[in-house]
Amino acid sequence: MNYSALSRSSALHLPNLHSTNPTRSVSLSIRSCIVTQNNAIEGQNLNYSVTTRLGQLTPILKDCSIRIPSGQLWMLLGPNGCGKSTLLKILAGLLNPTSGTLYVKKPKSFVFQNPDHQVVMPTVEADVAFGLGKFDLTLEEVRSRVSRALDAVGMSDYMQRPVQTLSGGQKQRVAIAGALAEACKVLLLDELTTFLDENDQVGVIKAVKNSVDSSGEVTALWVTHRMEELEYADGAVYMEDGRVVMHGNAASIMDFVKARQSSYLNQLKLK
Ligand SMILES: Nc1ncnc2c1ncn2[C@@H]1O[C@H](COP(=O)(O)OP(=O)(O)OP(=O)(O)O)[C@@H](O)[C@H]1O
Repeated sequence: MNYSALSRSSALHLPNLHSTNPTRSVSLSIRSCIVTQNNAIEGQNLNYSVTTRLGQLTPILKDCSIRIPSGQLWMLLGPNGCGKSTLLKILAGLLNPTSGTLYVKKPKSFVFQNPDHQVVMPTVEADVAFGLGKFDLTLEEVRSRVSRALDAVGMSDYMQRPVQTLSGGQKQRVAIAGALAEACKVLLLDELTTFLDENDQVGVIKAVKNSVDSSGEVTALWVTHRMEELEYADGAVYMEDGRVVMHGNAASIMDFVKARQSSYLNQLKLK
């Protein structure tokens, strides 16, 4: 099952102007942005701040701009605490930016890090079909959507398996299949491989890549710490200290991060 359950029309998304986040004290200044049609995600100058218990306004995201072309798999990388998850939650509509402009194609789905939070129904088939209840579909249509979605993530042979017998990565793939069955256009994936062993990691990333490539309509943004996952990406965004530092093809981001790491190591040697 996918938990995103975000709204489903494919229109311009404007964040809710009436924030429910009690930590925010800054008035919102959100305007619609001019959307380039071939981008599934387009955010400009996104800022997000929180107010600490001592009443101090703390910026978490600083003027982040991001553009993800439709039908591609992009990765969002950066050191711990740089703001990746916060940016992803803003794109998902789970948090409202303090200011900036944002468009994300819909339907969009957010898949969480912990595989045990992803699946709730007794069998794989029931779990993938779970979200389809809100559509007016015949049984045949439900079966066909479930079967295509499980095929895309390489889980067709597991249709009748009890979910508690699946590995963490298999549960993640079932969650992604749930999103695909609902005709999700944007997958927002938050460090899915953190709790997985190497085999499971590769299974999940390949499933996402295949879902993106085989449909031509699905776009995925994958938050990760793992540089080796960049080889599957069409492009990547690198963040540091709440800012988007670099935005481009996977190879150039890889070179940039390696250069950053070696300069950091050299600094340590000099100390
Ligand atoms: N509600 C909040 N109140 C205070 N600080 C917050 C809040 N939300 C996020 N932060 C801080 O903002 C920074 C960015 O957090 P975020 O989880 O987005 O980073 P991240 O890059 O995803 O980190 P990681 O890779 O470790 O998961 C961190 O320093 C975090 O402690």
